Amino acid sequence: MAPSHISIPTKLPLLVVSNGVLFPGSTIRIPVTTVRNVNLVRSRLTSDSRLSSTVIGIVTKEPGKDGKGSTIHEIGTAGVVVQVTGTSWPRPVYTLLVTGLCRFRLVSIIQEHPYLMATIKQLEDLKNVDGEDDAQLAELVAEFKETAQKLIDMLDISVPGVAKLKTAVEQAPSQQLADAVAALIGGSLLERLQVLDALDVGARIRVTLPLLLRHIQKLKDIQEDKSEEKEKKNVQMIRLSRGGRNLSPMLDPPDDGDNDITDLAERIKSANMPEEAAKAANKELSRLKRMAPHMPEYSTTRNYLELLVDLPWSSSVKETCHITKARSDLDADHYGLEKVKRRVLEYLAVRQLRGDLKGPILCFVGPPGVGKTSIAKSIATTLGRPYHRMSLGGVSDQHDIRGHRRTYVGAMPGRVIQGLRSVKVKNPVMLLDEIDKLGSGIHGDPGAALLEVLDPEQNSTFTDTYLNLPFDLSQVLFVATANSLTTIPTPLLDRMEVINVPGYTQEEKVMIGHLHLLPKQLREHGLSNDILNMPKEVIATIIGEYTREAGVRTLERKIGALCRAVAVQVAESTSGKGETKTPQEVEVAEEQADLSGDANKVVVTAEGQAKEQALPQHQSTTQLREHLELPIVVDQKMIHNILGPPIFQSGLAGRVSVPGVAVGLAWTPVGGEVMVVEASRSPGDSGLTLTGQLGSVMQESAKIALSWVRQHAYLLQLEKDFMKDEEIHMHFPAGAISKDGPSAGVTILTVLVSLLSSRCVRPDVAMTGEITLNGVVLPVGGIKEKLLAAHRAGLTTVIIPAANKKDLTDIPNSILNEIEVVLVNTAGEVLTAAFEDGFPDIVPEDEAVMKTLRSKL
Ligand SMILES: Nc1ncnc2c1ncn2[C@@H]1O[C@H](COP(=O)(O)OP(=O)(O)OP(=O)(O)O)[C@@H](O)[C@H]1O
Repeated sequence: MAPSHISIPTKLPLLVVSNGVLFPGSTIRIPVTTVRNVNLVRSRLTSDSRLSSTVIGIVTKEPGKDGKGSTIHEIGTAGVVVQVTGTSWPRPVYTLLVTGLCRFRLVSIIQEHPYLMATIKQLEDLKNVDGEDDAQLAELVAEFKETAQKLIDMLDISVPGVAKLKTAVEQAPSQQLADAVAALIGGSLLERLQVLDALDVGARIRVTLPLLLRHIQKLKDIQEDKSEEKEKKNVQMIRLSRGGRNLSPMLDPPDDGDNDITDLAERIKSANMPEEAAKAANKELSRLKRMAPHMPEYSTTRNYLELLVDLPWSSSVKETCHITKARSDLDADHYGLEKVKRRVLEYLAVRQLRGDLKGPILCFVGPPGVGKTSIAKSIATTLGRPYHRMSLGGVSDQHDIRGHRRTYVGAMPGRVIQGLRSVKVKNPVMLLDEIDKLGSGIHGDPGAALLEVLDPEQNSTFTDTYLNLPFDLSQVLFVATANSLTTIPTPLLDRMEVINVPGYTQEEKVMIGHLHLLPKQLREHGLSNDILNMPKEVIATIIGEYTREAGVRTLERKIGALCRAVAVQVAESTSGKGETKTPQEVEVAEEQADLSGDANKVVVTAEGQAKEQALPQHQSTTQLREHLELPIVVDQKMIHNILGPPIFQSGLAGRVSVPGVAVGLAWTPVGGEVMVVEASRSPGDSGLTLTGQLGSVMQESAKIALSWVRQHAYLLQLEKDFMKDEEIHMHFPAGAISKDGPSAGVTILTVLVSLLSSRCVRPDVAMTGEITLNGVVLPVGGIKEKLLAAHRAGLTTVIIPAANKKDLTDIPNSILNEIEVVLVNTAGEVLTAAFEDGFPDIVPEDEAVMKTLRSKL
């Protein structure tokens, strides 16, 4: 019994196929590659599990009438998706198995994005259409079946497609007969569309019959061909035709899958690969040809081939390196950093003269926000090479660098190869950002993999595990950045030339803010100098009260916050005081701004926040002046209103005014820090206790300092038997952060002496230096950062080891003019400088120590 009439929805999402036709009653595989089609699969098929969502319209893209462009054929087939297979990497590629239900006519397209939707008119019923035929039709059907039988007799029935054709001819109702046969024997796109367009059953059979006859003729020709070899080839071709769909591939145009393969073959030819790679690509391509598109291996092989053809095997950009241009580019983007710029220019000049890339890899080391990344970018711009940033922070798997074996599920090439694929040239500037944050886990050491990438001797044949072919990396200019050298593996460090990028002084920050950050933020917020004026003193206040950093990143954020607030003020004044727009209004404003091509943009969102959107250009400054007093000058009050109360109070006021407290200077990967070290004494017998997550070197420094104090108790005029029934507790602030290193030696000593002698340390003094048992002060690292930190904190005297005198050449005069640097050789000299009246008895003792030491040298 025939089922009752079923209707398909009147609005259908459309899947556009470029070279195929789905006939009602037949099932085909459709590769989905275009963006709209992928969107359709994602939103209708992979995220929605309702049955109705699996009914889609399959329409064919055909060449435009005038031979230009393409149009969508107006008759399509509604189909139900019975299977979705595919992968989403490296780009989403799905394959759908779709069964045709009935024809429809497109009425109108109602949606273009994210995928096409159309209202349609159903042209056939879905019921079983085996009804009464008139006599003429019956005759036609009989003739058609007879011809089809002839074709079947000429073919090998063991081929599944032929068996399918036989079943269709014997069992399909007359209304479906032509569709079933047309689907199986193929034909050109035009011919297949003609069958689709034939709505009347008789007409459909009449259109299909010539195709059938032509097919038979072609087969006869093949069979008559006496050449044995050719015959063999033909038989083979018939057998190979996938699923029996294309029973004579010589006649049929390639379907979508084949199109894909032809396209890949073209791309392999034009990719200009080295011989070895081309060979591998062709081998993979022939494997792909033999695979059915629904096999999981099909998509992995295809992805691999896509990678091969996408890689820049031989495309490179011409380098433009003129030292004068390089100098002006670096100067234009960066204030100060003279030493760094000089070193970069030297490097570029040497490269230009030598004409090759075999040089050390530059590694910029310094605290965050000092412009390391931005210098690397400038190098790329100067050289006219594309720039690619590879963030290595947290990478702990060597496969991230070297790629996974292709046999793994979800295998990918490593980051280097992925980077080259995205920049599309083989000679980019590749920034290895945060190379000091490379981890090492159970999946091998990524540092070791990087060695291979960076070594000029090996990298011309770098073999990514996924790619499994050598790729020449010798043209890539690698530049690295790091916050600290201590965690960079030594072999890696060996291959790099380290350039220190120290923190900025207050003055430098003010100038960077004034010359670079403010103009950048104004631009980004659609403002200008005529609208917003931020004097240098204001920038200095922001630096002093809202930032504690070696770089300028927080400063940039704070300037950005002020610009945003001004943008709101401007936008409010032009759209009515205090008026905010609804999201719809914002959208309309955005659209209008888009239409008028406005570049300057400021819009207030419904929440009253300024968005970098539309400040219509016609709102010239003159017009704005009608509503506002311009320029808006940022002052202290405005800063406090917008940024809130000051976060940092300058100086260490009051903290150093009790005995047992001194200010030390520490170096951290994020710049120098001042550290107020405190100690207290209480009854007890546990000796010296240290807290603040200290490493063993620091613990030992404390013991050394205590021993020295014990030895010199008499000269220091300390009580006899001090610490007999009492214990000392010393604490280093920021207890959550672990600290280590010997440079706190002199601070610990000063704190102990201050506590035990009950004398206060001078409140304007900070210090750093390692101390030995004999009281000799040894040099330490990070002097520039430490002095900058002391200057930031408003301290005016800094005690440093005399052996660090050489480091003072790096310190800007502006700092040296404001800070008195005391160079010390011995513990006594430290104490003399740190306490108001010093310890006069200790100094002769010190001299004796120095004398003995000198005589031993
Ligand atoms: N000397 C300078 N002149 C002009 N702008 C600077 C200067 N130094 C830093 N900047 C600006 O400061 C911002 C932060 O710089 P960048 O991102 O290069 O810092 P970084 O040192 O790479 O930090 P991280 O270690 O966190 O990656 C950028 O906008 C940059 O342009």
